[in-house]
Amino acid sequence: MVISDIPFPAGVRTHTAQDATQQAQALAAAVAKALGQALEHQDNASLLVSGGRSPIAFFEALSEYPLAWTRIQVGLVDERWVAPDQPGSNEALVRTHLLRHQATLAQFVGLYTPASHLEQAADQASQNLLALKRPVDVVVLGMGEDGHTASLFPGNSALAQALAPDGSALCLPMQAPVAPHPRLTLTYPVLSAAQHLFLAVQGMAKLETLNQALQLEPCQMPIRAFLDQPLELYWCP
Ligand SMILES: O=C1O[C@H](COP(=O)(O)O)[C@@H](O)[C@H](O)[C@H]1O
Repeated sequence: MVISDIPFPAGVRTHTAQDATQQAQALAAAVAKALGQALEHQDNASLLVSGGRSPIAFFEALSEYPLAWTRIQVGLVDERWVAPDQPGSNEALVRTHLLRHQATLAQFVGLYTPASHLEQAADQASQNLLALKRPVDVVVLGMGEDGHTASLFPGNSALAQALAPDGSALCLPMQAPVAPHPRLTLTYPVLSAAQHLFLAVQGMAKLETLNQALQLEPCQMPIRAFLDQPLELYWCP
């Protein structure tokens, strides 16, 4: 399969890189441009990024751009409900690899709070998110091979609420099917309202996932919900 064989809807623009390093650089350039343009006509701009393993090179490339970082809010599309000093924390990933160099000056709006249960943590995260400029200027999604994006996992009982286009919740609790940690995820209405929506994926298996998602419903592969709107898709083998 090659990316040009996939019948993406017209709003999906594909950008193919040779490898992960080039992909990270191209994505960082595009995100920096979008943030810079937003700051030309706004006091502040907001950026939400994904966790996982793949975004590290992108974070490090973006952190070197000479943006007006004091006017940029950085947050997460999802989080494992673990303290930032624990393995698996997306907040720790962002603090280590993105909030450095000039980007140290950005305001971080995180999702983790030490609540007594996950639902309470999601409510508290929703409160924290009220500080975020919305609609969010730039959202960078990732995707798992099962078609999950953010922590919108297929088969989860809270998924329908999180994907509802008219839902009012900003952040909801979610359970990952296999991973040990409970999750917090931003909802479809918050993520899809972004002024600039990017999706970064790597590898043939994830290309197959995207192809498959086009034939399925969002509740089966949540990434499907984001493929009918303007989306910049960055892919590398
Ligand atoms: O669990 C997660 O996985 C996805 C994909 O991560 P990747 O390292 O395979 O790209 C990520 O987008 C999501 O934010 C994260 O929590």
